[in-house]
Amino acid sequence: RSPLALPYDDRPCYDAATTPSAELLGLCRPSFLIIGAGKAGTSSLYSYLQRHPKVLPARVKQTHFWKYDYSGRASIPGYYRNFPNATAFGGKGEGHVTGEASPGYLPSSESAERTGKYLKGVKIIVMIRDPVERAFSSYKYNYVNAILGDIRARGVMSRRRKRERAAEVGIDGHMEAINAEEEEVDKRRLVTFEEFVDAEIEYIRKCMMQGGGGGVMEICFEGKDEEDPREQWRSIPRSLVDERGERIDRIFDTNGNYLVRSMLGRGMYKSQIELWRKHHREEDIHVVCTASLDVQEVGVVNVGSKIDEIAAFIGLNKFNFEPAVDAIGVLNHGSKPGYDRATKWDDYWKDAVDPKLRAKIVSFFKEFEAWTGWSEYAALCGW
Ligand SMILES: Nc1ncnc2c1ncn2[C@@H]1O[C@H](COP(=O)(O)OS(=O)(=O)O)[C@@H](OP(=O)(O)O)[C@H]1O
Repeated sequence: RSPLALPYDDRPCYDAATTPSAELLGLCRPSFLIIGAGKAGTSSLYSYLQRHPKVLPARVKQTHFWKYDYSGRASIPGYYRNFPNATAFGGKGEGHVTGEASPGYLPSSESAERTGKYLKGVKIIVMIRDPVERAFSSYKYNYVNAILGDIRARGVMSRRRKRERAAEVGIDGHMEAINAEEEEVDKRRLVTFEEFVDAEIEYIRKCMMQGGGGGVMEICFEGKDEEDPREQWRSIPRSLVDERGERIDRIFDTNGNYLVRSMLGRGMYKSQIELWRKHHREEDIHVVCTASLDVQEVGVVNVGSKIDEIAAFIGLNKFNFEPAVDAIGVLNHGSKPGYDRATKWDDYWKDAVDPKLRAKIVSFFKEFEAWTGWSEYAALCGW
């Protein structure tokens, strides 16, 4: 294990000799970016890396600056203020780095281009997870959980009913009881994973035939957040009729509609990674299989050495990550909202997707090999 050279010749902070402009003086650049994929364990990896003594934490895990907030050179100092400044770095001595993890970067060619220009030599970490598992995780997180959250916020139960329930079960159990009752919301209102999958397969097929520049995400989804997805979801019934003849309206809208629309698209990794290859050197891009960080699959020793390998790619010296992995567990598991919600390995479980549905998705991925890289990545990661 010999670490690669640190980015920016080990001078991430702008000093009098290196700063291109006065307003950047004393600000520091991230040395690594975890660019996605979303729902592939980016929060956990970010958190494990923080335990290395030479990694300085950013203000937030994800800024999404290069995708959403960049508006020319003048906006950049504000971005660097998310990271520790030269005083913080200087006090720590040489060889330190900071970084961030924004899963929205991976599908975005603008992010690839801008970071290639302003953060030349930054180390890019791409996590790829079995795209079926990734899509299902996204379904739970970006759709089911978001819907239940919306429903709770709107208050499916009346205040009076909540008070009655609280009186029945007592103060300790009352929040849990209320939550359980609200989750009893007629499940038929929710669009199933399979319905979304079928609709998306049809949509991507059509979309790819039209062609265009950029990766699959840009051709089919990016920048179309505002577009009415009804066309994509045409095959999904908007409402059902229940046994009493009453109409049940299905729920489609969530805060992150765009994420719900592209559950499979975001797992078509190859065309997205290609975007980054255009603007960054091959040796600055490191692809990590999510499964290689899964203690239950490969054991804590292997996970620890995998993270150390990633640390070496960033340019960091050797470190034993095993205690960190043990202690932190799995972040953001099972659609828990928040990037810092940890689940201990003992309580970690994975939902299995129905094998027939899985086979359908896999055969679609194989059909679009050039975009998905299915066989290459399946071999690499053991899917
Ligand atoms: N170490 C490790 N090994 C394997 N899998 C892991 C690990 N850490 C997190 N996870 C699973 O990754 C899912 C969360 O991914 P992210 O943190 O990238 O989500 S997010 O995009 O930032 O919202 C989430 O998946 P689901 O539980 O299937 O929803 C996590 O359980």
